[in-house]
Amino acid sequence: MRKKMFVFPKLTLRPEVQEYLRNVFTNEELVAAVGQEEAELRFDELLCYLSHPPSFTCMRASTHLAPLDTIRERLGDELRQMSCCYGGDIPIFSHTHVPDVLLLPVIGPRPALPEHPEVIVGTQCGNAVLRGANVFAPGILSAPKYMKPGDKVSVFSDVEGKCTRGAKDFQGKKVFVGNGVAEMGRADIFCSDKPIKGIGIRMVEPVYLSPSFDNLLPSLVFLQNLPSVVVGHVLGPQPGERILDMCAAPGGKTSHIAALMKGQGEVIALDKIRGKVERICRNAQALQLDCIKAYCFNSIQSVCTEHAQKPDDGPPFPAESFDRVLLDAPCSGLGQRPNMGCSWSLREITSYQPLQRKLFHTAVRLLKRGGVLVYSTCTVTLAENEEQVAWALDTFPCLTLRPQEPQIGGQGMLGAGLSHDQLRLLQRFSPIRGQRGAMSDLDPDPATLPLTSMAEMDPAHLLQQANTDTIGFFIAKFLKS
Ligand SMILES: C[S@@+](CC[C@H](N)C(=O)[O-])C[C@H]1O[C@@H](n2cnc3c(N)ncnc32)[C@H](O)[C@@H]1O
Repeated sequence: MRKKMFVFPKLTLRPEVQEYLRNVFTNEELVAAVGQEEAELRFDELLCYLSHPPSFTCMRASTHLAPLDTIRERLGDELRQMSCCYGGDIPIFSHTHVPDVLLLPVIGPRPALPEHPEVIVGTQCGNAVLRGANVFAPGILSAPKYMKPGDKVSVFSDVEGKCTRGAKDFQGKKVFVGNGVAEMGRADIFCSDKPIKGIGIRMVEPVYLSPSFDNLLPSLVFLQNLPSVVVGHVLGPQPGERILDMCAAPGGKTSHIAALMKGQGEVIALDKIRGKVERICRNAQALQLDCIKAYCFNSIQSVCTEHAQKPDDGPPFPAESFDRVLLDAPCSGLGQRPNMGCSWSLREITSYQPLQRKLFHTAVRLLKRGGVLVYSTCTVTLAENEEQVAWALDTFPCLTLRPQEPQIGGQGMLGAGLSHDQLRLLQRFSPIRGQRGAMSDLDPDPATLPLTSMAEMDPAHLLQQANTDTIGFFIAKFLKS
C-alpha cells in the first residue's frame, strides 16, 4: 500500500498570500473542531496536491448524441491507436453517480530523468503538459542555441514566471515535466515574423502520462473536470426551460446545460470578453447544440431598467425572466491543478468577493420565484465560497439553500459562521484528508499502479479516488421563494 507520491515542490505563493491562506485554513472555528496541528497539516497537504495533477482525466460524454457505451467504445478505439506509449489498453471508467462522465487514469509520477538539452516553457504550458498535452510553440520561452527538428530535449516549467522569451539558458526555479522531441527549430520559434502556432515539442516521456486529447472525438467528448460536470446536474435543467449562464466562456457548463435539456428550450450564455464568446459558439456548434444563444455583455448590467428599449431578445433582460441561473463566478482560481506557482498579490486574490456579490445581486433579480440559482467557483478560499453563502442568506431573505444531487464533494468548510446543517447542503471538492470520503493514507494511489492492476481494482475504490482527488471547487444551490 502506497501513499500519494509528491514529486513536485508544493504550490509557491507570495508570502502575504501564503499567510492569508494559512489563516483561512487554520481559522478559529476549524481549529476548535479539528485542532491546530491537524488544520496545519491539511493546509500543507492541500498545497502539495495543488501542484500535482489529479489522478484521473474526466471527460463529459455527449449523451445527447449517442449512448454512453457507444462513446466509450469509440474512445477506446481512438486510444488504442495511441496506446503504444502506455504499454497496455487504457482503462476507461464510467461513474455510478454522474451518468455522462468517463474517467481515464493519469499514470505517474513516472521515473523519467532530464537527460537532454533544456527547453523552458511557461507555467500554463507546463501545467498542460502534466495533463497530457504536447508543447505548443507559443508556450516555449527558452530553447537550446542550435535546437533543430528531431532533437531530443528535456522540458522544464518556469514555475515563477521569470524566464524571458528567447533566452538561451535559464537559471531560475524550474521543474522537470518530461522529455520530448523538437518539431521546430529555435529560429522557427523565436525569429519568425508571423505569429507562431502548432506543436513545438512532442512529448514522448512525460512525468505524468495521459493521452493528448487534442481534437479527439470533438463532438462526442468534452474535457471537463469532474466538479464542473457535477454543477450541470446540480442546476437540474429541464427541457423547455429558459436558463441563464452569467459567466459562460468557454462554454463548458453552457453546453452541458443545453445537452441536459436535450436541445429543447433556451440557454442564454453571457461573457464580457468578445473573443471568449466566439469560443462558446464554436463549442456549441461542435457539440451540435443549437438552443444556445451567446452574447458579449457585462452580466452585472444584464437586468433591464423599467423603460429600457430592447432591440432583440438579447441582454439586458426583464427581472424574474429565467427558470434557472448559473453563476459560475470569476474567482481567484486557486483550486486549479496542477498549479506550481501563483504570482498574484493578496490584493488580486481578495479582489473577487465584491465582484461576485455584484453578479449575485443581478442573478437574484433575474431569477423567477420558484427558480434555482447555482453559485460555483474553482477556488478554495472562504471569502469566495462559504462567506458568500452566509452573505447571500443574510442579504436575500427569499433564498434558501437546497440539497444537491449528486453530492460527491465534501461538505462546506467551517469558518464563515454557517450551521452544520447549512454546511451539509454545500459541496466543497478538496483533495485533503478529513474531507468526507477523502483518500486515506493506506489507500493505494491509482496514479502509481500499472494499468493491468488498475483494471482489476475494485471499481468502488477507484471511484472514491476519482471523487476526492479532484481540482478544488465549490458549489451552492439556492431556491428563490
Ligand atoms: C470561471 S470562468 C467561466 C467558466 C465557464 N462557466 C465554463 O464552465 O466554461 C469566468 C468567466 O467570467 C467572465 N466574466 C468575468 N466578469 C464578467 C462579467 N462582469 N460579466 C460577464 N462575464 C464575466 C470571464 O470572462 C470568464 O470567462
